[in-house]
Amino acid sequence: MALIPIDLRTDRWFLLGLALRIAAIVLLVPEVQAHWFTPFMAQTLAAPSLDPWTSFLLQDGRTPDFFYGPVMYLYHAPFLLPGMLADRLAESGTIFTGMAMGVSLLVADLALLLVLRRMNEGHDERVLLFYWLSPLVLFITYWHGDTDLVPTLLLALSLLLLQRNSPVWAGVVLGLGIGAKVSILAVVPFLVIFLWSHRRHRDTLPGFLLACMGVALLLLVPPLLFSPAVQQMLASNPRLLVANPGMVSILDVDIVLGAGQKLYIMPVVYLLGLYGAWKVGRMSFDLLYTVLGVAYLVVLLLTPSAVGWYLWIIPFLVTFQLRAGPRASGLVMAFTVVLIAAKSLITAAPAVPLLGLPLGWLSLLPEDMMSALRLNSIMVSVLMGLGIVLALTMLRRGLDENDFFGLSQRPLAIGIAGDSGTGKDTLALAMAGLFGEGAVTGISGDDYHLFERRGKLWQAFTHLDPRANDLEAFTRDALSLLAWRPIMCRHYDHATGLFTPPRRIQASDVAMVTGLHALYPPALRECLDVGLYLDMDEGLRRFFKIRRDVGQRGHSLERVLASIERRMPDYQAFIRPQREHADVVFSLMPADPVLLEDINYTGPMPLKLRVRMRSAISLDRLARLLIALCGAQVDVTQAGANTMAELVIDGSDVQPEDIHFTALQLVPHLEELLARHPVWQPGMTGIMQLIVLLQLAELTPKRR
Ligand SMILES: Nc1ncnc2c1ncn2[C@@H]1O[C@H](COP(=O)(O)OP(=O)(O)OP(=O)(O)O)[C@@H](O)[C@H]1O
Ligand SMILES: O=C(CO)[C@H](O)[C@H](O)COP(=O)(O)O
Repeated sequence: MALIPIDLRTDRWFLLGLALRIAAIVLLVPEVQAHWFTPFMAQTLAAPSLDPWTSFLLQDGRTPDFFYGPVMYLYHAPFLLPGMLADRLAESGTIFTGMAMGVSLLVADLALLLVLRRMNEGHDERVLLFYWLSPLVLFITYWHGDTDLVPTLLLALSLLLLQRNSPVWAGVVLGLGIGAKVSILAVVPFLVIFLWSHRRHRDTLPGFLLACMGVALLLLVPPLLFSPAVQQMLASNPRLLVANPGMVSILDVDIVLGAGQKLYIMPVVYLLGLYGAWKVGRMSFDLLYTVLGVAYLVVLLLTPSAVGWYLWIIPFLVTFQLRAGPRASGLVMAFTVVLIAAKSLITAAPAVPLLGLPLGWLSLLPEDMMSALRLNSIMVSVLMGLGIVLALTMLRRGLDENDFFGLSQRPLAIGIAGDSGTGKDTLALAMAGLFGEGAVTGISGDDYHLFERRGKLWQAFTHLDPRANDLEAFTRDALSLLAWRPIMCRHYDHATGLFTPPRRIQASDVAMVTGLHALYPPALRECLDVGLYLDMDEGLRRFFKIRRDVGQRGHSLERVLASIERRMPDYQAFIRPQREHADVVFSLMPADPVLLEDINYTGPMPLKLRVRMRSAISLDRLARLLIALCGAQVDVTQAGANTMAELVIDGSDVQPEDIHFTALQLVPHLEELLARHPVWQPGMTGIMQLIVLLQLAELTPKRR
């Protein structure tokens, strides 16, 4: 019980599922285990060897039919050994060994439940209903006796690790999964496509793939090269690599082409599935799960009678039901009922030794051969129909909800306008820290000034005058980046006051357009997903600007002060009016204005933030969470007929991890936006990061 979380130990649904499992383990002896699994394991464990397959062949004289990898053997062995010992002591045949096998599966079952809870956080109760009480899991594992829970667990754990930014461990675990059952290999090309098409994950691909294939080869090559029995097993029936107990193979479905040639359907369908995944391009984890679920479902529908394989789709069916609502659950339930009925017709019922019932005691097929065939065909047809509907529903939903921000069509565009020294670059850098450096391309209005510092025309214009900037090129370049086209752009070097030679800049997931005039050209602001205007308290702006321009850019105090005064009319004429075009206006204010009086003050500057928002759907929730989770003080003013909604936020000691946690509660589909290791800023900058993400989530889907 120590492994089971406290909330589960008292949950009635969990206890019900556990009771059903324990009863099944005690009462039932499934055919798959009694005939294939347990005898092989028990016989080879009794005389341990590095090559149990050959040891079985030598002892029994039969080619072994344990066509799983060594991981499956090593996983079950520690459970079976005490069972075998108990049987020997009690002289009870294989009763306890069989039960030990059940316990071994129960542990994998519990582990899979915990993994699914982690994969679907916030849905604990429904994960219990959809997984732990799933009749399909109970039927396949405890009635039919299949052991596919072990590779399914490793597959789900690998996906969870991938989701949690541990690609190398995800690879190792998937390698173990392949080492348990080779057919898990089928997901690898899908995962490669997923990681490659998602720029955010692309750099994890080599680590993941190397780890996965390294572990898989390490586990599978020795038996293939050095085990005579494995070689004999495969030589007599190479299809075993893709078969399961009962010798069902994915090559069983074919079309006869004539002249002795056959077209195997499954490889064709599989390649089409890979092509489809490639065409979808950037996938969210949600869509990845849908694609994997549908791919496996199609394999199952086109393969007769592989009962255990249906376990592979369970994790994906659980996520589907969690996301898609009651109708989806109804569809999954109908599919489950028909599947169990169809498989019960053609597979032997488990023995119930305590009641004296032998294997196959329950036969649902009519005695008459023709009627039996007809009934079976009807069930298979209904199952196929329901399966197709289920696959199509999963795909439609997955594709509809994929790529919430439309990133596969166009990069996200964030515009940041505001006067000099209001914090445009600071905010742009903070946002790049969230998206990840490689995911962001920034263009800065400063690079589009028409003249270098010593240019004579600066006597006629200030930098704030649109005529002193090439706003056409600024707009053109922004639009190019939004069409995924690279640009050639020079850079204005603030240290020298000179332009650098033009450099090639590649488009990326997020285009960050910052500058004095980022919301000035209509064509530019119309293509933005979110437009921000920074409107700092004037005393604070002067303080920051003087500190930066004198301290970092090497200007004299007199020059900076003179420039601030000279620019005022142009600020009023060209910069401030852009506020009207912004979705969000941020105004940083000093929390302690006295600090501004000392121009030489270099210590921390506690800040307050006023935020005005055009779209304020989550205004109250945002305020509540900032108070509750970040410990900030927040005043809210709802939007009026002609005024924007407003928040005033105070709290300089707001911590980055609290803001991150708040973002997880507030911003839908956050994982599609953030870097694998996003950097949140403390204090008001962190709150600005959060609000920009929230606005993106509210505005982007509407604007696309
Ligand atoms: N959110 C913030 N928190 C703390 N300090 C800030 C913040 N924003 C700006 N500052 C201060 O103001 C200074 C100016 O900021 P920044 O360089 O980002 O402004 P800018 O709008 O990009 O200016 P310019 O248009 O002149 O390049 C920074 O050096 C920093 O000291
Ligand atoms: O205001 C600016 C940006 O917002 C200008 O880019 C800046 O002032 C350039 O001039 P200089 O290098 O002479 O300071």
